[in-house]
Amino acid sequence: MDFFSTCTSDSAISICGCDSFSSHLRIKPKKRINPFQIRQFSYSDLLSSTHSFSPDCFLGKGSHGAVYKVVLDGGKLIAAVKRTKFTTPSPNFHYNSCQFPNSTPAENEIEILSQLRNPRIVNLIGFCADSKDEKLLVVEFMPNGSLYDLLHSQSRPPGWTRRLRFALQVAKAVRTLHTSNPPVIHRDIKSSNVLIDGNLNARLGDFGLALRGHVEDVRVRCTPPAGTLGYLDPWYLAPADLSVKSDVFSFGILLLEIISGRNAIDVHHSPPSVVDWALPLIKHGDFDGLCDPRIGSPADLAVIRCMAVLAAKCVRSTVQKRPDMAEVVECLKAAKKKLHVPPIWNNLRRRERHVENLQPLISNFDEPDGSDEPVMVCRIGSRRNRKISSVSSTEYGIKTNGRVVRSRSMGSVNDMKLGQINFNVGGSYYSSLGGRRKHGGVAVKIPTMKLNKSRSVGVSENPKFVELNRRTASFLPEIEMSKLTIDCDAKSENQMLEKPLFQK
Ligand SMILES: Nc1ncnc2c1ncn2[C@@H]1O[C@H](COP(=O)(O)OP(=O)(O)OP(=O)(O)O)[C@@H](O)[C@H]1O
Repeated sequence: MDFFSTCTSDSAISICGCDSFSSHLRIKPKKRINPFQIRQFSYSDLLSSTHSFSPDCFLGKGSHGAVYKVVLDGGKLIAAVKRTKFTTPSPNFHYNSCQFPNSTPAENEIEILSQLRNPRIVNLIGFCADSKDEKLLVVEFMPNGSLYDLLHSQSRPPGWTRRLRFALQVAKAVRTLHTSNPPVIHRDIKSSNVLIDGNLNARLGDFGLALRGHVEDVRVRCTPPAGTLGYLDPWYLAPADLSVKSDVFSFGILLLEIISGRNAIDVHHSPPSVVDWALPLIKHGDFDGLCDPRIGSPADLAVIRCMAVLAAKCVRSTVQKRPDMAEVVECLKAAKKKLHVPPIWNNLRRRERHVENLQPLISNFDEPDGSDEPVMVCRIGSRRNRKISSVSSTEYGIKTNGRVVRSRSMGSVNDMKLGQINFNVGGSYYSSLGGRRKHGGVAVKIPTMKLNKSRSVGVSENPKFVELNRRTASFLPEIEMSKLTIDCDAKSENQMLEKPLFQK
């Protein structure tokens, strides 16, 4: 079904606004519920307003097409046009992210966004249906680039206040999607899909892979897995595996990226996967070593502990044990409060840490979700002892002509070369380096990918990839995340910080 042929701007309006409904029933609505209109633009208008899609208006390029800045309505409306060309899929790979076989990401995005309006997302303004060889989406213009650009730019990395604010804003956006009826699962949460608006607020964009519906709905159950490697939940192997918790996994990866400034997958580091690298640090309580070395840790390390443990919970292998986005939001709010603790308290905590650095302390704390198995936690690491695995700033991205180029962390399935790939069989994720690994005495041999820009991909349409994912998943053991805790409330925080001191 072609969205453009079946859904005109009028029908889109009728879905979104309450006007037509209320006038039909002759009932005066008590309150207008954010009426908004999806506009239909003519191709000639968009062409002239972008000077024939000139390089001056070019904003960026994604896996589905290019994005241009456009000035419309005589200068009153500044927007971004996403231009998606019709392409013939390769015989090995069918990009089939959407509910219907003929539906493209652009059509899918219109279908989803025409029923959503939220200040935390990049909202749809309209579309253009009169171009034969491409589809054009007009969305809100985000003048401050993407979160990816901000995090990985070498000039001025954002500080902790902004990082935490961005994380909370994205979490709120995802919570809104998950709590809408029917729920929307974004399926492509990553830093390059988080855009920064004119007020320096983070907005979630790119709904090309999103799915709207309950997990038991036919359309959801028939849609093959898709996403971006590095952020994609490795337990999402078949359509039936999809749940809102897949988004929670991707959010966990994003959170680790926000804390550490490291790419989701960076082949210049060992281990390349941010999860592989971060989880041991979190387990050993080395929250200092986790922080982006360009900005160091915040005055109160409890903020990082809160964020890091939350991220670890989000990437848990037991899908049901991952928090939902409402819990994530609450935890990040608690972390934000800690960031704004009056300086006197921060000073006290700093002194407390100083004592700890002299004599590293081990503390026990309880797992909040039932397991009361005592955990040995090496508490707060010294900054001087920061792990070598901390990423040096020169390795975040390649700077060319003043523009930060996204690090080429991994390949799309289009670039997949069958050879060897190494999925991490010991954790809740996989990495994309070739080779063999042993797990339980069994060598796992999996194909290699040619590494390329981090791009959204349809995954399980490739039969080889489906098979590969299945075989790998059968080796994936339950990650030992039960020893981690989200300690956001002041009580447990005090227990973590103070109990060992008093025990001495
Ligand atoms: N609404 C917007 N306002 C301003 N710039 C935008 C907007 N949307 C996208 N861009 C820019 O265009 C680039 C490409 O965006 P697009 O969503 O097509 O791809 P992507 O998210 O980078 O990659 P992928 O398609 O693999 O998800 C973004 O990185 C961003 O810099």
